[in-house]
Amino acid sequence: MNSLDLPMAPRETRVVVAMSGGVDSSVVAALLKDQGYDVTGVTLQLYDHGAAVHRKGACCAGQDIHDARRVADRLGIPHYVLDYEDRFREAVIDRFADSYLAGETPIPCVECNRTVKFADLMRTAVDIGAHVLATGHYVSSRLLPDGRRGLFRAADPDKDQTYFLYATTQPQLDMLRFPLGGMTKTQTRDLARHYGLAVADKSESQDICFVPNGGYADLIRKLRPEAATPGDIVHVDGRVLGRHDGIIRFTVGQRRGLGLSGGEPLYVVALDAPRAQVIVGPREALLTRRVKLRDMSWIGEGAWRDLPADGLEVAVRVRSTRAPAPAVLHCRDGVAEVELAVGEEGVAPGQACVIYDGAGPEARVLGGGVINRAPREAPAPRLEGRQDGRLTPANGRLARG
Ligand SMILES: Nc1ncnc2c1ncn2[C@@H]1O[C@H](COP(=O)(O)OP(=O)(O)OP(=O)(O)O)[C@@H](O)[C@H]1O
Repeated sequence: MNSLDLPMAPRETRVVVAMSGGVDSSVVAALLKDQGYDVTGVTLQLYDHGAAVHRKGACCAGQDIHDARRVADRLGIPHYVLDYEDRFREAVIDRFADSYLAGETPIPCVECNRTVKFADLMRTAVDIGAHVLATGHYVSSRLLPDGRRGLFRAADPDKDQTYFLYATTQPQLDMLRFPLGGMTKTQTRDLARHYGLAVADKSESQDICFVPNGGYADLIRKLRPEAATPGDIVHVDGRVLGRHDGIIRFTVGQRRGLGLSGGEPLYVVALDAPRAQVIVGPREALLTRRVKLRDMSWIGEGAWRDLPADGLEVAVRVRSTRAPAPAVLHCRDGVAEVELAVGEEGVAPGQACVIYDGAGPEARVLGGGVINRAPREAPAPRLEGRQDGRLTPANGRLARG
């Protein structure tokens, strides 16, 4: 077996490296080339790079393509740039806008990994005869006793990106490799210097790549003018407390900027898109114990629909910034539902609930789904007909991965 768990010599193993122009994927290309693999770099142009050049933190844009090309030149490997702008707009940006408009908090990086990177790019890799598609994600994949590959948290818990990769399918996992899963970022940068890569000190991308400086509300208003529909700010007890100029400006857990004066401290606890209402309430109203999931992915043993009647003990993350927490996963009437051992605040529809086999540092990903509905524990809403309990993240920041 070679270091990529394949039964042939490295030079006979064709590897496509997904090169973003950042330090991580550049090091992957350098490492694999150094180990003797037949490496080809592919960079996807994902959106209008003219608009994004010079924007700090933007990936997949003009400067990054240039950086990827320079790294490939330095390593002496073939490098292709593929125009995936239309595909990215339709599969990632449009879905992001629609989901936001529906009062959800989507994670475009999950969609991008699932569709563009691991479906489309993988097809391209197969077309050019690759055995492996390697990326710079900080996750680990290892062979399981039954011969399948499993997806595990990265050795560096601060860098771990499993939250964004839970929707990877088993066939994709079988072809993917993540050579940085066992490394820290410092080690990666050291390797970049060792290989003389110009990107060794390139800064980390922080924002979602197509959302300049976190200004997602402006982007969504541009894409969907109806996003500026004004509406009421309503207390969970039914009182109308004020007006707002569009629900996309609000996130669950938000306390500031509500424009409400005096009285008890109030938080945004839900967004009711059909009624254009921002629902506010006391902090206790943010608490959630049960989470229903849709669009389930499963790479654990068996099928999630065949879970035992009393459920499966797992650990879950309902936000990228939280550590896995104990929970029980049930399948009830064909719907996956997670019961958290300890209630969490600000569970947001549209975010992912990622399911692990334990809460340990190198836990294995079993699957996950999109958070569909988060009934709030207390106090019971007295708002007529509002049952959906839509929640968005407390910190108002969008996760990227
Ligand atoms: N535009 C792209 N073209 C090809 N591959 C990409 C592109 N964007 C991201 N990737 C792949 O997905 C991985 C994770 O992407 P992410 O956006 O999280 O980048 P990152 O963690 O900043 O890594 P890097 O330092 O390589 O940019 C990258 O390491 C790379 O392998």
